[in-house]
Amino acid sequence: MDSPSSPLKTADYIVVGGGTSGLVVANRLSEDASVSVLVLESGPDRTTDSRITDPMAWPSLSGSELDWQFTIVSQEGLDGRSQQHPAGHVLGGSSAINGLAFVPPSAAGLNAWEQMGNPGWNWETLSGYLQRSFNGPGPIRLSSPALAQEGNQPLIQAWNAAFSDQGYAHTSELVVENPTVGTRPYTATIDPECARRSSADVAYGAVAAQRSNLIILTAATVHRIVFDSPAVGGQHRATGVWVELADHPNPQLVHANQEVVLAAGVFQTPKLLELSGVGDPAVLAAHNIPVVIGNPGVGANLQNHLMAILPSPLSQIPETRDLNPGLQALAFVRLDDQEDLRLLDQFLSSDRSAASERTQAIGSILAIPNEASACVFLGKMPGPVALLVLIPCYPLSVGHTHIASADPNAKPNIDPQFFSHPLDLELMARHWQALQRLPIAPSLQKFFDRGAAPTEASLESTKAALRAAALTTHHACGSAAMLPLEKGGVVDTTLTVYGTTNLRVVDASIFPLMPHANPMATVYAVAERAADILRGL
Ligand SMILES: Cc1cc2nc3c(=O)[nH]c(=O)nc-3n(C[C@H](O)[C@H](O)[C@H](O)COP(=O)(O)OP(=O)(O)OC[C@H]3O[C@@H](n4cnc5c(N)ncnc54)[C@H](O)[C@@H]3O)c2cc1C
Repeated sequence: MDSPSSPLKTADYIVVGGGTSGLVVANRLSEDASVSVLVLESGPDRTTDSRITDPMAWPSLSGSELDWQFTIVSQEGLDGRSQQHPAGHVLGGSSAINGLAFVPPSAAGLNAWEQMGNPGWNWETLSGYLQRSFNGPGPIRLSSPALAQEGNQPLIQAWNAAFSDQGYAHTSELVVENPTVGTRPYTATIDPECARRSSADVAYGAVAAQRSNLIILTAATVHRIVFDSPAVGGQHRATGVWVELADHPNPQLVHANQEVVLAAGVFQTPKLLELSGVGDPAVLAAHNIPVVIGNPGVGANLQNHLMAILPSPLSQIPETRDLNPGLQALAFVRLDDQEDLRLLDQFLSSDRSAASERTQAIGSILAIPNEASACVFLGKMPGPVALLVLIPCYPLSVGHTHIASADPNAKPNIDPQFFSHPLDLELMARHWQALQRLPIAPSLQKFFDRGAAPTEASLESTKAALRAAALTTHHACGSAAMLPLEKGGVVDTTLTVYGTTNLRVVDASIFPLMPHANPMATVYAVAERAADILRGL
């Protein structure tokens, strides 16, 4: 999977980005032996690198040479803090460097995609595609590593009991339609047979690379998309891409006979569109890029989760002696006494009809009593410390990512505008207060060293603490959203970029609304469906 000495000139399908979604689509397209598929991946092939294959080594990959090392601009809502946002710069993309948590989306969360103006994009369709991606029908291998270790059982059972005492059921099912709230096992992209990471490169990429009709070029960085000129009937046709190859001094033009498929990730798919003249005319003008298709939706609609982490010292008791480091369990929760509903009324009722599709969709999801408003993870550190991690499910704040320069090698300006919607902080602060009480729940209290437990702060101090300490997750999505054009969409329901006949987007950029937790499972489901759409199935 390396750069050949003479560059390719043409392929039926050019897939830009050999990451999570790109390799799914390339694999499925190349099942048809009559078409040729070329994957252009900017990063190297490190499929056997132990930092990638060892599930516990993933934190060492952020900030490494296999990370694009993006930076989020200073966030007013986070006391002016800026933060790092990693993304995989390697074959397999972010699936090769991520935290491995595999959390299916919720039914209501996906049904909202349809309600927002995307007929046929709902739980019924996408849950089938999700099931197609793993454990048998699909090549991704999943396991529940914490459950496999006897020493973890006492804490996991106590965790489930603590939430059961609050009325939350436990399910051992992975793909659950209803209810979303409750506890479930922690599931990871770890092959149970070899205990190695199961990412898009080893699962989808390696199989596809055996086929003679597919070529994966690494160290191949696409600079921009080329369109037919003039447009026919107002529709542009993507005819190829300019790509920089490691062993060639000048960018090469590769011709696409059928389609150009963008899978460069949530920051670089909009970047490539903008560099190619597809985007907000004001953004393009600032960098002297001629407008091919004016669309202010490109790079807008950027969504991401925030998280807050509570380190909790563990008691030195027999039940904590054999705990293994790593994530142990998770729970989807709401606030006590219908507080979620009261806050929704307070913060959304006045402007509900005038609110964006996304705000209305989130309001409708959170109004369902069985839908979670936050996800809580339990993790164990190498020492006698557990981590309680809080991630509110559906942030209302929305930001943007745009090019900072016309230089294809420059990083984009990423601004998620965290806490710009006041409801986000209100909900998160109350969930954070509830999380701080978790270690003293009757079934859990013997596991935690209560001497070190923080005393509960007022709501206002809790908000201030979150502004000072909340962290970005790496769940960004939505920057080339599938929505009607007049509602800020960049692609239609066939994932075709508006104003083009054959330029598609298949990565996390197309999510109109972010999933309730970690997005990788949804990325696989969408990419599986994208491949069928491209194949006309
Ligand atoms: C550190 C980290 C931890 C995470 N943890 C989790 C987790 O535990 N669970 C979960 O569900 N999600 C997690 N995520 C998020 C999840 O991994 C991503 O949402 C998902 O993998 C994105 O898939 P994608 O196809 O959209 O993009 P990617 O997988 O990032 O693929 C984009 C690919 O395009 C390539 N590329 C970019 N620009 C170009 C160009 N110009 N030319 C050629 N190639 C290009 C990139 O190198 C990359 O390989 C995490 C992400 C990170 C970064």
